[in-house]
Amino acid sequence: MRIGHGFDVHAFAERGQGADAVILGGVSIPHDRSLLAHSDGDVVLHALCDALLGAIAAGDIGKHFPDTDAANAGINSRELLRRCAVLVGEGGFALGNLDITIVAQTPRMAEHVDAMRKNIADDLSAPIDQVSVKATTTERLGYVGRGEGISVHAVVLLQSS
Ligand SMILES: Nc1ccn([C@@H]2O[C@H](COP(=O)(O)O)[C@@H](O)[C@H]2O)c(=O)n1
Ligand SMILES: C[C@@]1(CO)OP(=O)(O)OP(=O)(O)OC[C@H]1O
Repeated sequence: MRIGHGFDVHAFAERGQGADAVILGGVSIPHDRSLLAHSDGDVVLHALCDALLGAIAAGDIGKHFPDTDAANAGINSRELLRRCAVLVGEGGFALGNLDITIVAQTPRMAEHVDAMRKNIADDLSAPIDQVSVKATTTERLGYVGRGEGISVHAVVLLQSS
């Protein structure tokens, strides 16, 4: 059995710059600001990738998918997640369960978490009841509370396949 933890933060672009949505867990959520990133900015999937890579002691997302590589520019982070899933499988492991906490003052996530869970379960070829996604604000405290960005925590448990 292996445990992994991931944490990632992305800052919001200025209003009027970039797209009018954030992409989280592979779901496009309308918002007045998008997230700044080299990829599609899916901070949920980035934290999850880091947790999966951490669980197999394979480094982190920047090691596997550098932001200096033009091939990763604007990349759909679900593709990165699927590549991490391959590495987990090659390491002899399968998902036990995972739990993600999105820390965001806005936008509201509750209506979107089941769609995120389905995307993640599909990409990991796992049952959806092994995939948990939840959200919290910081009660307007700190950089998240000021609406400067979104942070995400992810933990995974892997079992031998
Ligand atoms: N971006 C967010 C943040 C929170 N939620 C939901 O609201 C509940 C209450 O949040 P608190 O920060 O006041 O604890 C939380 O449990 C989530 O269900 C959300 O949907 N989107
Ligand atoms: C995903 C990558 C690669 O496109 O870029 P970003 O979207 O900037 O995201 P980050 O969380 O900084 O992690 C790793 C990067 O290498």
